[in-house]
Amino acid sequence: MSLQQLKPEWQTWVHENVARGCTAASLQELLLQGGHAAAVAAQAIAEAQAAQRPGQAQPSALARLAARAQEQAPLLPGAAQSAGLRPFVELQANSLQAADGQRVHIAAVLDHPHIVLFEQMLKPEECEQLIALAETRLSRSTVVDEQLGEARAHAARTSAGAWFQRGESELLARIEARLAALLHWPVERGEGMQVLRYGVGGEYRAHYDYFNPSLPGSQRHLQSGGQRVGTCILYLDEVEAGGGTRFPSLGFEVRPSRGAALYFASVDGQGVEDPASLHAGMPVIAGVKYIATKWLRQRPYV
Ligand SMILES: O=C(O)CCC(=O)C(=O)O
Ligand SMILES: [Fe+2]
Repeated sequence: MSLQQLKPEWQTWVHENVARGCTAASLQELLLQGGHAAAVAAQAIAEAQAAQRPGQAQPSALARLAARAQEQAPLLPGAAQSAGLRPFVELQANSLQAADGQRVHIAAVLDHPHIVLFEQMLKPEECEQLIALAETRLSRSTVVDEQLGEARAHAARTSAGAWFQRGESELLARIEARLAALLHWPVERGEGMQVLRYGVGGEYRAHYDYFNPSLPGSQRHLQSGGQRVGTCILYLDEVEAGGGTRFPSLGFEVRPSRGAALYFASVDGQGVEDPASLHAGMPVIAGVKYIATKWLRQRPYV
C-alpha cells in the first residue's frame, strides 16, 4: 500500500535500488531527502525488499519496463540520481552557493558520461595560493603501473606534481569542503589533492581515471577506498594555447580558465566503470598550465 503512495518514478527507483543491493538505511535517507514521510519510506522499502525475495512476487512487467525507461531518462530527482553510487550536483539552479559563501556557476552539463563544468569554483587568490603552495614541492608526475600497481614516471604523463594530504592546510580544507558539498560526496571519500604543472609540450595522454578491475596492479588500489568514481579538475590559471582537457570519444574539450572546475563521473549511473570517461590533458602549446586534481573514491579513503 505504501509503495503505491509514491510517485511512479520513485516506486521504480525503490525497486531498482533494492535489486541493486542498496541498504535500507541509504534508501530511507534519500527518500526522506526527497520529501517523503519516514513511515511511508520505510514501508515502501520493506515492500520492495519482500518483492525481491525468491518465491515472492517479482516486480510486474510494467514496473520493469518503467525501470528501463527511467534508466534512459536524462535526469532523475537529485537524491535518486546518485543513490550513493557516484557524486551528483543539484542542477535545477544555474548557480550554487557553497557554505563558505562562494557562489559557483554551472557553465555546462553533459548527461552521459556525466560532466559538469563550473565557473568560479575558486577565487583568483585561492588559485594563486594553491600554485604557490605546490611550487614548494613539485616533482615529476607518475602513472600507476598496470601490472605492479606502483607509481612510476611515464612518457604519457609529462607534468610535475605535488601531492597534499586531505585537510593539510586551511586553504585545502576549505576547498575540499566546498567540493564535497557541491558534489554531495564526503571529504573522506576523496584522495588528497594533487597539483600539476605542465610546461610547453607537457601532456597527459588519453587515459581513464578508474582502476581497471581486471588488471593485477589495480587490486591494491581497489582494496583501499574502492574505485575512483569521479574526478574534479580545478583550473588554477589561464593557458595561452593548448592544455585543454579533451574527451576524445565525445569530441569535446574544456579549455583551462582560472577558477573553473570540471567534474566528470568515471562510472555510469549503476556504478560501473564508464569507458566514455576517457580523457586527456592536451599538450600545452604556449604558457604554463596549472591544475589541481581531486579523485573521488567509492568508499572512505585513508
Ligand atoms: O591535465 C588535464 O587536463 C587532465 C588531468 C587528468 O586527467 C588527471 O589528473 O587525471
Ligand atoms: Fe585523468
